[in-house]
Amino acid sequence: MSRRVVIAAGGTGGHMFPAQALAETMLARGWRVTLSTDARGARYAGGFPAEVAREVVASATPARGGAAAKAVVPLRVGGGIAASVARMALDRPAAVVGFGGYPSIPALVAAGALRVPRLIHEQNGVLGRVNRVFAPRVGLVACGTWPTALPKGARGVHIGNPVRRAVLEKAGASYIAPGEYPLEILVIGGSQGARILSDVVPPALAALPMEVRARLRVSQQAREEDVERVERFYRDEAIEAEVRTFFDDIPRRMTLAQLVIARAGASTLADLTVIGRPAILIPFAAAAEDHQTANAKGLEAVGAAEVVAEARLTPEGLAARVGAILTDAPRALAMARAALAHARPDAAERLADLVDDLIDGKKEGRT
Ligand SMILES: CC(=O)N[C@H]1[C@@H](OP(=O)(O)OP(=O)(O)OC[C@H]2O[C@@H](n3ccc(=O)[nH]c3=O)[C@H](O)[C@@H]2O)O[C@H](CO)[C@@H](O)[C@@H]1O
Repeated sequence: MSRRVVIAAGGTGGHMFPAQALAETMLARGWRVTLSTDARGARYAGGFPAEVAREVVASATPARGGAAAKAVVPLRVGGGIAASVARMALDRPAAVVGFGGYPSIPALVAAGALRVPRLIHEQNGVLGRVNRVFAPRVGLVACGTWPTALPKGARGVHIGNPVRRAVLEKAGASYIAPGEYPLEILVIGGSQGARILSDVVPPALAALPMEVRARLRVSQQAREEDVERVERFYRDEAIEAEVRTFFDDIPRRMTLAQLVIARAGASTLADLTVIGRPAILIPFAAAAEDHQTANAKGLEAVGAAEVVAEARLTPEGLAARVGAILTDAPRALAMARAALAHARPDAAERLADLVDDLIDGKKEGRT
């Protein structure tokens, strides 16, 4: 029977998308793949190939609420670990790869107990809470962003953030700089949408000079509760727009886009660079240790994006930036090229190589 890898991930889409990219790559290399996640993570697993086995573990996320709710968590986590150990004992995986998030805990602990080689991938320049605990224990941390602050005892290797196959298929797709034709704008707030983009982007686009605004075609992701008002605003302003809580065809929409306005989550930036599109980024200021600002500044530094701090975001200011890019084709093209030059399209293959190395014993992976 072919070798099996357990991919442990959960929480938001931010952990699940790179996990999906590795799953696709390991399948293509002839491995059997199991995704270990909780019920919430499973909601983001729709894009995983059907051949990936799913193992839903009890949620290890710390409970909000009273003492009773909190007291149950260790029991749930313990149960999840015991179940993981039992499954791995029956069908021993060759490796376990964690992508962060509480749902990755049971499989990583079980692998440690059974001495199955482990590896973790961290998407941001700052380790997430769960990855921080495992980093010194697993020995090797595959990093999506560089540099990444690592605790003592952990070794990091920069591989980039793996992007899904559907994104890779659009890698370097030719960019049509803004001109005298419809102007496609993609507005995305990460896997869960962002209220601030619903508040500020529509009035900013409405404030553009008429000759620009009349040609706009907007795809905007909005939170469920905001969809109707954003749709109504665009309709009243006669701006062509599609508003959805989540687009399943981001690679296609990003490829068409002349400009992307987005939050600065790690996979969003990885998609932007692999496809190669200019962006205005509005980092989520409350992200742990402000890692989205760090992510975004990396792209700004190479000339691929402009960064606007949440606190300074106004419709007028944003309109000026959008207008400047949409009326300056050479600049938009230079930004698109800079994004592409910063891409790491081979991240999933490199991560898969690390898994191979780990089990071949070429790299030290303490278990
Ligand atoms: C609020 C927050 O803390 N977010 C974190 C979360 O990001 P979050 O969960 O928002 O995810 P990312 O920005 O990393 O990835 C979002 C992914 O969803 C895709 N997409 C988006 C909208 C849509 O309609 N359809 C669609 O397919 C994007 O193209 C991208 O591939 O995890 C990331 C990785 O740890 C972090 O860098 C982020 O800071």
